Amino acid sequence: MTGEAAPAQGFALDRPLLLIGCGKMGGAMLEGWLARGLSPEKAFVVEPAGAPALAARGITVLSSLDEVPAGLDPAAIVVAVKPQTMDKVLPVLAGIAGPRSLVLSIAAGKRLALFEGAFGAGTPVVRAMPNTPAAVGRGMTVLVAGGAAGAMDCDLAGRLCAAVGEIGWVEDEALIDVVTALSGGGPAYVFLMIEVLAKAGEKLGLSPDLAMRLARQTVSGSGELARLSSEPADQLRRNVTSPAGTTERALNVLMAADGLQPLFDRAIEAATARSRELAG
Ligand SMILES: NC(=O)C1=CN([C@@H]2O[C@H](COP(=O)(O)OP(=O)(O)OC[C@H]3O[C@@H](n4cnc5c(N)ncnc54)[C@H](O)[C@@H]3O)[C@@H](O)[C@H]2O)C=CC1
Ligand SMILES: O=C(O)[C@@H]1CCC=N1
Repeated sequence: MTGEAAPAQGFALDRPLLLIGCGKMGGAMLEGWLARGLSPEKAFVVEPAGAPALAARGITVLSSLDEVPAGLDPAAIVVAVKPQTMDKVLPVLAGIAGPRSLVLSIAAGKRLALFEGAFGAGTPVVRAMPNTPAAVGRGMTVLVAGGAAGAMDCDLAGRLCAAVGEIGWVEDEALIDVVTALSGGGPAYVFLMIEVLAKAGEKLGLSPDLAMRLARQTVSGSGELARLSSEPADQLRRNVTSPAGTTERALNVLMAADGLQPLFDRAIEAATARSRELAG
């Protein structure tokens, strides 16, 4: 993977940005672009559920693709609807893209070829897989470029994603299924870790509130330490683990032959397989 720590740059776009679907991921990315200087009058959002708070900030919010002004000629169309909605959206979208519009899809599973087929083979398409920590500017997004995406298209796609965290690029599109399983869904596994840690503490007598507070702060504090420390993860783990101490006993369970690694192997394989299925 390349370009892991691309600097987030501003958005002095001369043409509009069109976001299709302003849910959890699309909404988080939009906030990142606005925070980086995208001017609200350049932002067009299609969101059937409405977004009055965005409209109040001067963003054009449309409830359907049919309302997109003719001749908008967006610099980029960011497709952030569910994969299952894609078949309905793509035929209409194809008529909205301008000849120079970048198409950036964040949908799980959906292949570059699907977009190139819908928009035309010469259309610059980039696929990206972000994650929800984007909502606090700490996302991880991996991108892959289609054949017609040139340097300027990749630069714009990279900037759109770097506005909400770190980015990296892969050349092999098949790897995006694994990325989807690991970092796309990864926040859910970490939040589950908070839940199960708290539940284990509760079972041993801690109040639910205290157990949850300890679990949440432990996971977020450890994440921050992992981010800021130059030590590798296994050394950070060893730093906690006193010989013949308490942590060692827990790790004997978690690192047993039937412990966390085989469990995560199965979980990530299952999610990777689902991403391949979603290709449709
Ligand atoms: N939630 C996550 O952690 C991640 C999601 N993704 C991908 O991002 C995409 C969006 O996922 P979420 O934001 O979680 O879903 P979401 O359900 O929060 O957002 C999707 C939005 O699309 C809107 N929508 C539905 N039909 C539409 C149409 N015809 N035109 C325009 N908008 C329409 C919905 O009203 C909704 O607000 C999915 O393809 C998903 O695979 C990618 C990485 C992480
Ligand atoms: O669960 C999903 O399908 C999406 C893709 C990665 C995270 N959420």
